[in-house]
Amino acid sequence: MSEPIDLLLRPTWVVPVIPDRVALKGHSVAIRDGAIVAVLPADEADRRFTAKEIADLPGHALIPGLVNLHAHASMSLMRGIADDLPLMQWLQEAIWPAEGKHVSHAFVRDGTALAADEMLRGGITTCNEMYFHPDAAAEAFAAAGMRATVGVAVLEFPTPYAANADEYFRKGLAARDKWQGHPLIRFAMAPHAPYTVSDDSLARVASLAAELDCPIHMHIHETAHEIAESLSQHGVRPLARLARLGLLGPGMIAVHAVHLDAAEIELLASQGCAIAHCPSSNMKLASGIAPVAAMLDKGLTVGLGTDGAASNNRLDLFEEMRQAALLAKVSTMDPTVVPAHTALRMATLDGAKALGLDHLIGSIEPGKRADLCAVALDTVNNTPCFDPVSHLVYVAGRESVAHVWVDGEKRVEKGRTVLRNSNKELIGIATMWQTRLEC
Ligand SMILES: CSC[C@H]1O[C@@H](n2cnc3c(O)ncnc32)[C@H](O)[C@@H]1O
Ligand SMILES: [Zn+2]
Repeated sequence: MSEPIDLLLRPTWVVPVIPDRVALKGHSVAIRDGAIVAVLPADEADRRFTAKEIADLPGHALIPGLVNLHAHASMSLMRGIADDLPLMQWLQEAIWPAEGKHVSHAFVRDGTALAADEMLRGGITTCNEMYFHPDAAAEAFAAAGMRATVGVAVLEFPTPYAANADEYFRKGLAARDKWQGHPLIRFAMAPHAPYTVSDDSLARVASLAAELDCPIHMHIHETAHEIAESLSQHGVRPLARLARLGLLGPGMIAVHAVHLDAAEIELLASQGCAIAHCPSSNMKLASGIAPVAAMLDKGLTVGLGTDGAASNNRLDLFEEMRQAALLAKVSTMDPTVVPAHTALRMATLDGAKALGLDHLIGSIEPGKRADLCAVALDTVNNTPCFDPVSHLVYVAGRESVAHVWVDGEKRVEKGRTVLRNSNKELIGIATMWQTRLEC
């Protein structure tokens, strides 16, 4: 008797990520109720299962959906407003004034919808998000059918969203309560950075994260200026201050972590922290180069993030995989560091681990949710293909993403998102916001 399933995917290669360094040729993936039931040779699958739907994917590599470990999705509405500046000038002279004028629930909902569309089309199925109006971001991610961990943003300074830290906590936690139990949406604590959050608020973040059992998502050691300022204001480097306040631990996702000495890498590793490496943002803002090879050497979990579209300016994890691999090599003068399979693992399983979601996503294994991405490698540029993982990282861009599923539901078909009404509608919304920002 054959077993009923919802969907059988028959790609040329399955790149499961677990086991590591494997590309299974001529295998199928069976999916029922949004979960992966089996990964097995295609002929066995044909005998064992009766599928409601079969997708033949010749020339495609099936990979886990990509995990964007650091984003500010709705900043897509500010893409290109301030290029070619260092971080603090970019924030203080361009971004914070624009946010102070324009950011609202509608801005975040529309901007996140725009970003979710770009991310899904690029194979990203999960986003670790940090921005104002987390309720609006959750609304847009859920409507797009995308998985997200949305941050309870905490800053000390007033914005149109919140007047003070208390109000950031109150509004963020209310959003978390509202979305509890949603299959795709989770919450994290998201204190912005050591230089914008007080000791009292940071201690409150640590205790809430422990109580709610959620990650802490924070920009840490992004620039040399941040370290110098902390030394002059607090007498210690930011990480030492965070350690003293109880923020370091397995739930900590340290974004950027560009300026670390050897002892700090050891400290982060010994505390089980994870890193969100954002190579394009670090290069564009000239923040520096994160010591990724040394981090991996010490066993740190390092995922990949795009950061926002106002500093990257793309939400493209294929680009970040390639940049992460190249930057690690040139900064160490060692071409063996961050090989292609490591870059792919960083963009999938390691991001999932950092979010505490690796029991659900990050690899193609029975029991995990079916967050999957089919990449067409049957193009001229990708032929011949001796190793699909090499092409995924070094050749194929996000334009090669053909189909994407989240929780077993098709979200992208032949390169187009299926839930969005039309590109025209999204372009209309983005153009309306451009007119407002130009005023
Ligand atoms: C708490 S809402 C997020 C806040 O962060 C700002 N932001 C965007 N990118 C960066 C970055 O690379 N470093 C520091 N801060 C960043 C964003 O504009 C919001 O104000
Ligand atoms: Zn950021």
